[in-house]
Amino acid sequence: MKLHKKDILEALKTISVPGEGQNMVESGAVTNVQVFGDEVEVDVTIKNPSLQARKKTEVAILKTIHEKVYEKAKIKVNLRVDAPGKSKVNEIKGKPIPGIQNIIAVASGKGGVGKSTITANLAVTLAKMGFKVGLLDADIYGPSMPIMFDVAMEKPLSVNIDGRAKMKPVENYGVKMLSIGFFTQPNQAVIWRGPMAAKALNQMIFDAHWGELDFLLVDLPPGTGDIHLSIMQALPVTGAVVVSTPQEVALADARKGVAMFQQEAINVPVLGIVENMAYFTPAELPNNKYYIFGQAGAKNLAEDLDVPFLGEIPLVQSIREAGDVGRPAAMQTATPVEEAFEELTKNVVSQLVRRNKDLPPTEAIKITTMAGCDAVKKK
Ligand SMILES: Nc1ncnc2c1ncn2[C@@H]1O[C@H](COP(=O)(O)OP(=O)(O)OP(=O)(O)O)[C@@H](O)[C@H]1O
Repeated sequence: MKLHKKDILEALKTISVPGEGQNMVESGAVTNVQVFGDEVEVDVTIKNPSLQARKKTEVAILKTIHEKVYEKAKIKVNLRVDAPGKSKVNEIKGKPIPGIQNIIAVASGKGGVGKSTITANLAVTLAKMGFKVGLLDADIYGPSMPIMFDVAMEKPLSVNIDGRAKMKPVENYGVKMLSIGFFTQPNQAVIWRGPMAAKALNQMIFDAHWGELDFLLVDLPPGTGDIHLSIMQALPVTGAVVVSTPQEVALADARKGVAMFQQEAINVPVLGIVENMAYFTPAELPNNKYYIFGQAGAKNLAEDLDVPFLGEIPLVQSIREAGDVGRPAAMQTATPVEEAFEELTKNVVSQLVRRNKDLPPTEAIKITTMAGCDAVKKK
């Protein structure tokens, strides 16, 4: 079947780019259409840099041509983002930190869903892949990283950098770490509120000698409160990862977490949602899966919100035990748990690479190793 360019353009006149009122032909978003027999190539440039807008635009073009022109047309969409260079006037954003390439905030709406466990395992997996990794435990209400990394008894040392005293992060398993937990007594209730907490966090960010990092992971407190805003004010967060269990109450809060990052004034790209405690597998019945908290809830939420699904981590006794003894479970070798965390980490890096390609840079990702990363290999 031979297709005609004018029919394609007529069809595309019936749809618009998300957030842009006029149809995509008249608005100038469609910059070129080429037709060869039943093959169509559409060049389109959009202003909205979000992954969601890209995906929606692409899907709308495919669907419209298939429905209105020819259902078997072979379509290629070349999508370019031409986002305004300047950030919005009222957008809250910190300054880049020299030497730190990418900052990933890990959040959850609800407490206890395993956000810190996921962060710790992401950190060690990235380090195992050869990346330079830092971890900022900003969970001021329940800092658990010092225990999870078996460094609870350590204190950050002071080092002199260019005549200024700076805090040297504590290091274990190839991950540099600072935590509010280092500055409080183990049994002391942490009643850091507003400015006090923000000040402490600022010190851990700017009065610390992180050195060169490919990734700084930030373990946020649960919820969507002041501390989140303070972090977003202080740091140019490259992207956010939201952790949830498949349970209804957790999902409702995860939805709020995603909405917080997507608010206009915050506008931090959501790299995706992780489903933790996706199912339980007892050691003696490795092929059995029990969906204790419900099945695929976080996966469905990701689809619903049009954000990437990053992967599922099972509820496994060894993950809890590994956290308690201070050696994250992903440090194991050749186990399904290690594999699950590797898969998750690769997806996070893929989404980050995509985000850095598609959106105006905070700072371009600098890959120092390619170990096991499909998205990175493709580059
Ligand atoms: N996949 C898992 N399998 C088994 N246990 C898990 C898993 N994920 C987390 N846990 C356990 O669940 C408990 C809560 O996890 P964690 O402290 O990571 O949650 P959190 O969301 O960071 O909590 P909060 O931020 O409210 O302190 C911990 O005891 C942890 O070891």
